[in-house]
Amino acid sequence: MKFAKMHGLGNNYIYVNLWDTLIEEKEFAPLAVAVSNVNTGIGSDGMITMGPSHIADARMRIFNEDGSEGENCGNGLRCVGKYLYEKGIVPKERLTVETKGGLMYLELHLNEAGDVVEEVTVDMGEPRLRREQLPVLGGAPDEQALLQPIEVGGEMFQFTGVSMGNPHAVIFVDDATKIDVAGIGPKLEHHPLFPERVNVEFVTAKNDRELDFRVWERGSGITMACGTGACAAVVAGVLTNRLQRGETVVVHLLGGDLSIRWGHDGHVYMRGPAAWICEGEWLGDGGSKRG
Ligand SMILES: N[C@H](CCC[C@H](N)C(=O)O)C(=O)O
Repeated sequence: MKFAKMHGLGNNYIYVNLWDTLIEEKEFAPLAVAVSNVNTGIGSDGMITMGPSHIADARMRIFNEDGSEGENCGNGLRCVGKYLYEKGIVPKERLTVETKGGLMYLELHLNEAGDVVEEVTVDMGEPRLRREQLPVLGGAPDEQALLQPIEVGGEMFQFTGVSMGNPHAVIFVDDATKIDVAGIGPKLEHHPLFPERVNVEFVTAKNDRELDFRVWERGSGITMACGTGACAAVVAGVLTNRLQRGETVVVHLLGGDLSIRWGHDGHVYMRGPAAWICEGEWLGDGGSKRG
């Protein structure tokens, strides 16, 4: 099976082109686990499939390192846009991608020659804020989880629940760059308040235009960046009066910066880079399929 490895600010995935490759859907999850393994596979934060859609230019699905499927992937969408344009599959500067979390609208920003996608802006749609939309327990299902208390390992935190199609628990802390993400993250990911687990973001508002950001991702653990998480963090920042609706916010992730704006139209816009790492052939179980 041919694959491409790409990253958005270091959040890297193995990209599989389903126009070229016939794989049964039941294979996606185990394949994601296999290719993600850095010792016996290729090594990545997960796997992303790209293929035909009845309602959009393409359909994207994202599988975490543990084989679980996420409903959306911001860094992945930017790489998908770059892949589809530069491979000539969807030679358009504006395109739509169907995800489990909804229809995403991409705008590609090209180099002078018009043959390389340097950055991508994605309209990530409206955030979903009702508990039942994450899902998260601990209060009225049709209300927001706004600064909701949660106890983890004897410590109390407050999270704000935001879904970008996938669930996020955003926690504002004094210094996100110093938080024990590996210690606290998994306990929150698997906390009983989150029936489908959760992505966990630790965020510090440096001012009303900049966030420091660290993430523990559902199904993948610490990653260098999380696009949907950055969107969730800005929405939570506005909801908790740390940020202004309609203003562009720079989110400083481990892997670099994303520009995020929760527009007055209700949609969240994300702008950032996408990059190739390599292309190759997956030989599967020890290469017995060689030749
Ligand atoms: N890294 C991705 C999010 C993956 C989400 C996945 N971990 C989930 O289970 O929701 C991003 O750039 O948005």
